[in-house]
Amino acid sequence: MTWHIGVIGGSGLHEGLALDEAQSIPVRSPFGEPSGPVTTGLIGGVRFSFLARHGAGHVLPPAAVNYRANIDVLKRTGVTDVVALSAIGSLREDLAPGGFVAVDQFIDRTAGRARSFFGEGMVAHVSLADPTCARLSALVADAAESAGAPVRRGGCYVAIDGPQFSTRAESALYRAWGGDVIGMTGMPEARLAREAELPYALLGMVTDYDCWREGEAVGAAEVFAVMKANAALAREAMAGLARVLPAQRTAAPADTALDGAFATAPGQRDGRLLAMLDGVAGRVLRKQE
Ligand SMILES: CSC[C@H]1O[C@H](OP(=O)(O)O)[C@H](O)[C@@H]1O
Ligand SMILES: Nc1ncnc2[nH]cnc12
Repeated sequence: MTWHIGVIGGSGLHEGLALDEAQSIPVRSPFGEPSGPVTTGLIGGVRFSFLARHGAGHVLPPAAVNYRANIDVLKRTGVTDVVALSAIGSLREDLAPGGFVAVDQFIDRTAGRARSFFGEGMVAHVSLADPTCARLSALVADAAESAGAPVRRGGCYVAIDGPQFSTRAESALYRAWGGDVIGMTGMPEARLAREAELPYALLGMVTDYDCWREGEAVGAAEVFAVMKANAALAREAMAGLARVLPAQRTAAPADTALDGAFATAPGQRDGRLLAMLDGVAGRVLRKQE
């Protein structure tokens, strides 16, 4: 199997990647409007498809991003693995702005965002114990290191709704919970990638120390300035990823996340929802026909 890497670019990374033979493809989703068109092309012969998470010109706040449509269109584009690039705040002294973190755990504090492709008439439960793909995360970390970035392998990401940054009391609480970094978009993105059987890695770029340090408080201007300085490094990391990927893609645990996950009896399933799931759950649904 060949690799096809889907890259979701966050704050400061909306201009996309340097892709050979780039083509913009408007992919439609039954889950609504994605953040924008998918741009597909090649890096070093490997196929990459890019989607700007907040839309061109950063028009969508974190809570208004249609995470389901974004994951669904990447799946329909034929993506095999998803790399999320995000600005993150640091909850730890040793994770300094300018560094990268390959996140491996999440605490989800978001509410009111559509967090599953499944629902009434088609109930499914996937495992989220290990929400990121260890293989993909290691490759992404290798690539970021080869681009010259300091990289922390592993870290717990606290996802908040925003759009405001946290209070000092919240920031202290997240540290006490074991959070290492904080952001507004990693969830439900990671959950949905798992439901769509897409291995997911989140490469976070530390832009600030949030507000837990005395006398310091993060502001958007600071985040954007650090992201601007680091955007080239993130793009270089994706070029590096094309170089470190093994020639052939072997199976990853997330590829079969839906095996045994459906609870609703075949005769009780909602036909309309089933039709919408042809992209994300097509592999399993076709087997059951
Ligand atoms: C402008 S700071 C807050 C904003 O930046 C991050 O976005 P993304 O994860 O898409 O890079 C953070 O999660 C917030 O949405
Ligand atoms: N401190 C912070 N809190 C939430 N999201 C962020 N994105 C970048 N820095 C952040």
